Amino acid sequence: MSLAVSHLEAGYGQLNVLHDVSLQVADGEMVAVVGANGAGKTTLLRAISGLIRATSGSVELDEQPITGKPAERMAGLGLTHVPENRLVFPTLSVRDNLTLGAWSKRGLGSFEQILELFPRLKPRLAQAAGTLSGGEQQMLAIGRGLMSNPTTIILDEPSIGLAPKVVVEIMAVLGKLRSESNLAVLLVEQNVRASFGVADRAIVMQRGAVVLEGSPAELVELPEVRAAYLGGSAA
Ligand SMILES: Nc1ncnc2c1ncn2[C@@H]1O[C@H](COP(=O)(O)OP(=O)(O)OP(=O)(O)O)[C@@H](O)[C@H]1O
Repeated sequence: MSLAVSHLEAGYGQLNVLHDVSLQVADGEMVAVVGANGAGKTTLLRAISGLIRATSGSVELDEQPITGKPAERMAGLGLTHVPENRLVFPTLSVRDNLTLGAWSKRGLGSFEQILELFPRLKPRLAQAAGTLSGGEQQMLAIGRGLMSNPTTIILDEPSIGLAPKVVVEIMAVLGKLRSESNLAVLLVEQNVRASFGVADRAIVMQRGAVVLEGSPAELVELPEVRAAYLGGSAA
């Protein structure tokens, strides 16, 4: 089991956001997490990657406890967190952004692999990252995270604000990483059609807790999932 979250509780100051959250992601598996605004999806990813402290419960990565370890150690342990806001260094070139992703001791210079996954970045290696399109910046943010050669990647809404065609492209790459590179992928994604189309399993969060879990095909049949995420229509 690449990622195992057990009975996790976390929040901000006196505010407890996550309530007894447990989930697992196996090697070569993609799990999608959906939920209304404020359900605690971002908080879950932050607690997994050590950006905020868990107040209770545990996180294991490749059978090793990582709870309470600082965020800056996670890449070295095999966990990559691609946060919501596409944090690229805007004035640095695409090449330098990618190189920076390989700083950890796990970084094995998988430059060629990244360019193969995201061929759009190839002709833009010398371009300043801040001048890339939104989709290209998201590809770069993911590519940079992959440079540390992770076993597990957690992503926060990579599709936000992107054209449908680019979303499809990014989802396809995540699916490929899961199947061909055996990565564990935990994908927080409001775009249910896109994420359910590629995920192996899905989790619905509500008010900081996991309320539903199943295959995407099972979940889209549930009236509450349809009503909340699919505009009441079939997927
Ligand atoms: N830095 C913070 N300080 C205090 N409260 C916060 C902070 N970040 C988030 N929260 C609160 O934690 C709760 C969960 O927020 P979170 O961002 O995890 O939800 P989310 O499911 O990711 O929502 P969205 O889909 O809107 O991004 C919300 O009530 C939010 O107001």
